[in-house]
Amino acid sequence: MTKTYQLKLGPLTRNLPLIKISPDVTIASFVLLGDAEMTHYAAKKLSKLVANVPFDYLITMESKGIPLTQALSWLTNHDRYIVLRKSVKDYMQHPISEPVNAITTSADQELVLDGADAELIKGKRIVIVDDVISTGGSVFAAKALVERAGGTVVSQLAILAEGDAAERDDIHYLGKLPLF
Ligand SMILES: Nc1ncnc2[nH]cnc12
Repeated sequence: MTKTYQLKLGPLTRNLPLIKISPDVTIASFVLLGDAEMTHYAAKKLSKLVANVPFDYLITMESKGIPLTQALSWLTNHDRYIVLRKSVKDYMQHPISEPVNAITTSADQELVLDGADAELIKGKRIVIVDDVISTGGSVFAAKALVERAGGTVVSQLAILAEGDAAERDDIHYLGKLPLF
């Protein structure tokens, strides 16, 4: 049987499978996609963390952050949010991209901001949202894209901070996740 790590977040408990992702790193795999209860709970909690932070747009990265950001955007009365993609799409106009190092992806990755979204971001206050912040590679790339587009990052939010990310004082999160 797969070993698990028990995550408790407020009233919710999840048994996360332990997955070896490299010879010396095993993660407790937290897959938010499909978990409507956790998504809704976390969005409510995160909305309280930004209650006193004026911002214009939430931004997230494909794909696990999307339902969370949809819920959080709606709860905070923001009709539109921005999704960074993992590849350039044919419909994008003047996309800009940044390389990413993510703990769960061995191949080189990038994050892409559509030029149309870059226009929206210009001069605006942006909150970055992710499900798990681990090495911080995705958030770092997202911040770089926001700044290249002329926006300002006013807060960085996640449900979980994994490993050393829990020591960071520039992110807000609801719970910690160990590495094994
Ligand atoms: N423990 C984890 N579960 C799911 N996605 C992750 N991304 C980084 N760490 C993760």
